[in-house]
Amino acid sequence: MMDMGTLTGLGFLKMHGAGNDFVVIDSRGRGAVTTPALARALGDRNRGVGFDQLAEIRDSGEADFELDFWNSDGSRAGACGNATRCVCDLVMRGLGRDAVSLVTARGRLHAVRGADGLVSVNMGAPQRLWSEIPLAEAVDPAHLPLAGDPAAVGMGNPHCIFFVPDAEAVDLAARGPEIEHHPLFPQRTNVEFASLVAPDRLRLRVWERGAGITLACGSGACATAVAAAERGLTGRRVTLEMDGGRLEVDWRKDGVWLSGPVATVFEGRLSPAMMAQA
Ligand SMILES: N[C@H](CCC[C@H](N)C(=O)O)C(=O)O
Repeated sequence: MMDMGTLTGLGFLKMHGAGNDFVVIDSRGRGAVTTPALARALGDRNRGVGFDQLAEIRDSGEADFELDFWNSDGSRAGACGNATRCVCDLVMRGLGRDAVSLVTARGRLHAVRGADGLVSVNMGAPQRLWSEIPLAEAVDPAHLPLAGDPAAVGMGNPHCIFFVPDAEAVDLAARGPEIEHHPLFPQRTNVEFASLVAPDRLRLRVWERGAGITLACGSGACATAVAAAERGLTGRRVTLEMDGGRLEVDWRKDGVWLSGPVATVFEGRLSPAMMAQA
């Protein structure tokens, strides 16, 4: 029989939204525990648990909870739409409610559970100023001076969106890191390749800053929908077909709403040896 006595460490949940996967640590009622070193160690898919982002829940004085995001390379992310939806599902179930508010680096956000079971979050207004995104210099974010005429949009984190005839044909593993580290992006960037399927539908593949290729990306879906609507390619309500499933974006007056599925996969405990890497 396994010696469970050695596994007395920190509890966590594994969740995903359309295959964008997360470790969730609930630090309400105690101090935050995540460090860059712990995020890197846990994010290792061979030696740790593995995730695209780690989300840590904290107590909040002004909303139902606060949420911090970490990438698997140990860096911080200012926004993560899918982890926000997953954690809101968790907190709504815990509180027996269908609506919650939270505070992220972006500010106060609101989320609701729809009749269809999907969880939607208002990700706020898109950031369109070069200095907010941020870009390294004062160029037009709608048409960056890069080959392929990409657009930059901030959703609390930076995104660089390319519209291409066929997203499937893009060598994402090569183009992603090249753009992520381009000097135009002082804080690096998430990278999107989108192709138009219909006026309300885009095929989208994403290279995430600090995490690499992911099966879906909520803030990337929002940023892509904003860029597509601004270029007149789509309306303001769009379905994004990602590798791991479909996300819906509705750019309303009060902000960019992101909807999609959420799933809880398992709960576990970190061993003391793993925690010692924090
Ligand atoms: N998967 C996340 C985005 C993570 C963004 C992160 N890679 C960054 O450094 O900004 C989402 O659903 O929005």
